[in-house]
Amino acid sequence: MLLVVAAFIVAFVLLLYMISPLISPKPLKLNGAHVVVTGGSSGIGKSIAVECYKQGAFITLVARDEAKLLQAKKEVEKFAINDKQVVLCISVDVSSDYSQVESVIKQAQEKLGPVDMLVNCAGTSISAKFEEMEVDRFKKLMEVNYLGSVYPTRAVITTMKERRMGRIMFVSSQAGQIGLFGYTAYSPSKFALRGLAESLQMEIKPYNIYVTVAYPPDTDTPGLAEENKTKPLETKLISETSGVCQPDQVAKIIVRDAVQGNFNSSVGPDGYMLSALTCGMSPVTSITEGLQQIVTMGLFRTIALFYLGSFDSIVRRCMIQREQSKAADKRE
Ligand SMILES: NC(=O)C1=CN([C@@H]2O[C@H](COP(=O)(O)OP(=O)(O)OC[C@H]3O[C@@H](n4cnc5c(N)ncnc54)[C@H](OP(=O)(O)O)[C@@H]3O)[C@@H](O)[C@H]2O)C=CC1
Ligand SMILES: CCCCCCCCCCCCCCCC(=O)[C@@H](N)CO
Repeated sequence: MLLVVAAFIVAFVLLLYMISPLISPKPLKLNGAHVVVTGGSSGIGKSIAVECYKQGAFITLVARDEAKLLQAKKEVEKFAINDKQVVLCISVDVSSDYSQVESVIKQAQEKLGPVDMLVNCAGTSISAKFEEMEVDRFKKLMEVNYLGSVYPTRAVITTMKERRMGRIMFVSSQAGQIGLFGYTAYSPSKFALRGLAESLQMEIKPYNIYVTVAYPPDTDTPGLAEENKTKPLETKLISETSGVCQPDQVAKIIVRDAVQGNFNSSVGPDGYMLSALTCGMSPVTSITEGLQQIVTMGLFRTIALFYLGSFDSIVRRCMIQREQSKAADKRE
């Protein structure tokens, strides 16, 4: 009986691998492709632009500050692999209103051709205790991190569907997979990208357009430096669990997964476990990934419970320390 079951499982897995070409998308060739990177003037976005430029892409950098854009253009251009490549810079606030973003994408397509890959990387983070967060920050982060990804995507989707090809990348965060102390404004804006990505992927898969959601951990960028100035100690201590990555390391992983059409893009062992654990009803782009999720779910949930226990003890310890220092201040 056991032999029969084992034979059945082997046959099933072999069948899966036989049909896997039907599931795995054909990799996108970046050489000569037009890649738009919102948030491409700094940090992860700039590193993604460099990585695509190294592979022969034409780049449009989108951000607000024109001086930063020009500086980034100079840095990206150093990595040209042929004399045809171009870096275009266009300044716009991606969260402003759809018509401005639509006109920017139209300009970019008139100059460099239809967009083959859109990287929604523009974003910002603010961390503070819920009751200490300025109320307008909740709306602001939703506008920049969520709507600031909806608008560029809306502006490219029609052409991608006409061409029956394209890649759309959303840069989320590990804080878009787990809600953390201090991120009551940031995490929801990143979790929202997951719902958008899953819904959109179901709509556009028949058009050979693939969506990728990237979940980086803390990454050593000007954005992280700015965020760390006001980050609560609890958020710092919990985020340190996944360590701090370099933007070019994160960018390499993100570009590889986007080119391959992988729905999920994670960094490091914690990121791998977190993504397998939180895969939910997300699409599978490889048999191996699907099998790994099936096999590891129970184990990773067990490990996650220990992580959650350690996060709770960090929060309790910080609260006790705060109360003790308040009491000491009162005694003085
Ligand atoms: N650094 C980290 O630890 C992590 C970051 N992330 C995410 O990665 C993305 C990039 O972060 P990071 O590289 O650290 O950030 P940086 O602050 O270094 O870069 C942010 C980029 O986005 C642009 N930008 C910000 N707001 C807008 C806007 N309203 N309209 C257009 N462009 C905008 C900035 O240019 P300008 O200000 O001129 O507009 C800049 O080019 C963000 O979405 C962030 O949430 C995810 C996980 C970890
Ligand atoms: C099996 C279960 C494994 C669980 C591992 C959990 C690890 C949690 C670490 C969370 C790190 C959050 C980083 C946010 C980065 C970010 O987006 C901001 N820096 C924005 O600038």
